[in-house]
Amino acid sequence: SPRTYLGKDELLRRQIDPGSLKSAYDYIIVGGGQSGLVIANRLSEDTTKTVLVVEYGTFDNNPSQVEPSSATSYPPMDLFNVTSVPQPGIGNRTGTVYAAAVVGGGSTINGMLFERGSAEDYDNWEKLGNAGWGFSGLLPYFKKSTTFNTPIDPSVVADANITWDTSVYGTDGPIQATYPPWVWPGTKIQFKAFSEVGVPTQFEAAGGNSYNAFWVPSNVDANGRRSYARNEYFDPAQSRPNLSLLVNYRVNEVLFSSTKRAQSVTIQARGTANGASTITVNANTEIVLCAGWLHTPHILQRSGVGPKALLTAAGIPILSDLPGVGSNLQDHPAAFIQFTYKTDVFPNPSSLQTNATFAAWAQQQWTQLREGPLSLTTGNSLGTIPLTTMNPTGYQAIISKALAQTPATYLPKAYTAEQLAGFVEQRNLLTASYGSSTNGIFEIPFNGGASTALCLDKPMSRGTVTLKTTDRYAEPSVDYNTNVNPVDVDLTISAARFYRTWMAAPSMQQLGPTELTPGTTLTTDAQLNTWVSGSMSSSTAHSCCTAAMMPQNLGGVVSPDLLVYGVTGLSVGDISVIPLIPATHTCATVYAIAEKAADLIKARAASPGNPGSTSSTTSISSTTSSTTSTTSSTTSQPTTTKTTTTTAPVPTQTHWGQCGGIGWQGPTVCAAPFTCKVSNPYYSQCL
Ligand SMILES: Cc1cc2nc3c(=O)[nH]c(=O)nc-3n(C[C@H](O)[C@H](O)[C@H](O)COP(=O)(O)OP(=O)(O)OC[C@H]3O[C@@H](n4cnc5c(N)ncnc54)[C@H](O)[C@@H]3O)c2cc1C
Repeated sequence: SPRTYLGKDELLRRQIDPGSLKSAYDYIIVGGGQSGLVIANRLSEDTTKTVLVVEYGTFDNNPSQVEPSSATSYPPMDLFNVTSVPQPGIGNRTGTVYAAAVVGGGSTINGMLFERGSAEDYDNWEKLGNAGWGFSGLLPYFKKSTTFNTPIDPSVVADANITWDTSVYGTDGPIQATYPPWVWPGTKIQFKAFSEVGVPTQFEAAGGNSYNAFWVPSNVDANGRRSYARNEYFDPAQSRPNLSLLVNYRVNEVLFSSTKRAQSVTIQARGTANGASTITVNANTEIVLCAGWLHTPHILQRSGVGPKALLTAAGIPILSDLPGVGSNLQDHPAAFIQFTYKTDVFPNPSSLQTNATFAAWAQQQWTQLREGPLSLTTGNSLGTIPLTTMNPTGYQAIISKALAQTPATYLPKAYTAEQLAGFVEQRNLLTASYGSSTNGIFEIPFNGGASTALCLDKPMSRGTVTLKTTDRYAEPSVDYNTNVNPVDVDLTISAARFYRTWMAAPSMQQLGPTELTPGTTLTTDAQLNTWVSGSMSSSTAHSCCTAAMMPQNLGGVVSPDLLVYGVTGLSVGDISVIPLIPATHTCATVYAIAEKAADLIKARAASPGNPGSTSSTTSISSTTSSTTSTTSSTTSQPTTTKTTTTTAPVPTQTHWGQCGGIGWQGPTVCAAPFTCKVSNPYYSQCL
């Protein structure tokens, strides 16, 4: 296994001293985040090529950062400190902006929910003029980046009926994915309830079927530790003499030759006065921007590649008038819906807080065996529900409403005719997805709990990232425009009503679900509209699409070969290039994009006379969607009900069921020398 977890001293030795920077490298990668480290690894496989990565953040060497519990704690030191502008669509509230500032980027701090979008989502990218970027074009890169490992606890797998198809995963990809050895019992009831309201369970979602209900692995290794870009892509490559990583430095601008070829970057130490004391480093072959959705467009704008009016106002000479730079911002805004269970099963996610004995047992399981509830990251089960299922009688009206809108009404005022045309193409694809039974519109993450965030997977609203004209080095202005398009509100109301339907499913009644918010008295569209406005947040940390891969005459920024329009020698390899946000958590998709980007960069360098060539012209072409089969599976319900325990010896092994009986984990039989002792009517222990 290439996996390594290096000590602090070792890490410090590996960041190069700015004084030892060479004057030129073949490739300069801007941003040593998730995508940047993938591309750095692949490009430096060729020992004749020199690669420099410049990263604003530094190493997070806190041991807890690779533990599953880090999935829900995002250390402020690993994030940029940015807040959105007030959002009129959600009561003028501002929103947290999630942009990583650490070696490994988002992969170092994210929730480790390792999911892919549906085939239709990626096929839509291809339909937007990007040949080779449909699901069949990306699947080899999903596989190349990932290895699926058989879960370590077969009893959990069997009891919860977790299913997977190894053929859609790679066998020697760097990122390790598996199912942790724990499922909260209530999760099985929730899967069953989904099936009762028309949402079957997929056998495997990662092959293009990530709609309806399904299991999602975590990106963890066999020991339950975070598997991410730094330890899987950078650490194994760090000793290559041709690969250099400079941390705690910010790239300010890309500088161009008189023929508009990207030649060098200016960098400066983090924490020094903006724009002062810069160092210039040259690139012989190509500069690859991987600074993420927030800073890739910001760097482009600072470098003279962006909307003409904005650059003129900031006094920046225009190299390429690309209005799409910083536009097309999309995320998955989320509304928090709250229920409680009157007769919850035990244990449930709250038990860790409400039952000290259970919490102690969970801690002991994790510390001694790396098993139990603390092996969970953010969770492993999702409902990603088609609109046709959520709102079978109303979805057509929502589609008609979207198609009848004058596009400019709800888009940022600066949109040009090209951008409007590009949005219309996106809207055609989005509304087709709204009417599709094989594509999700709303995500309902579930994990045995009663409350959740309803995440809008296919928003119509579009936001912006804009350089501050008075201080180009200040953090850019972020405007998500959340829910500015009323279609997004209609979709959220559909999701809230569907959640109520799910909670009313027959199987769910054993839990006694009771609605807290929006509250049963809020039923009309107007009432629920008010709830949406007060409850929704702008981001689930999936921001993207701000340097979109689309034809230039549709407002695009990069071509399908990821080269920036209007200049040469400059490409983008991160999440910014996505044209339409897929209905998925974005980490696995970013690995696939970066792996593909590396192949494209290598191929053009190997093509004589064509290093970092001018981006090719693209046009819209329709493609055939790949189809994948759907397999349903049903789950049985656990028979436990809520109980509390006050005293219990530290268990060696716990079964959710009485001695000799059939419980949640199967027959309760203890391995010698232990014997089965009943601690309470619902679970037993081998002591
Ligand atoms: C808190 C959080 C939770 C998430 N949870 C999940 C999840 O559970 N599942 C999932 O699938 N996805 C999740 N995501 C999303 C996923 O991690 C991101 O989409 C992905 O990591 C983005 O990769 P990237 O390479 O585009 O950008 P990043 O990984 O953000 O990399 C950009 C890098 O560029 C650096 N940089 C920026 N500006 C400059 C500059 N001027 N000079 C030099 N360096 C610069 C930054 O420091 C950063 O390291 C989460 C993201 C976050 C932030």
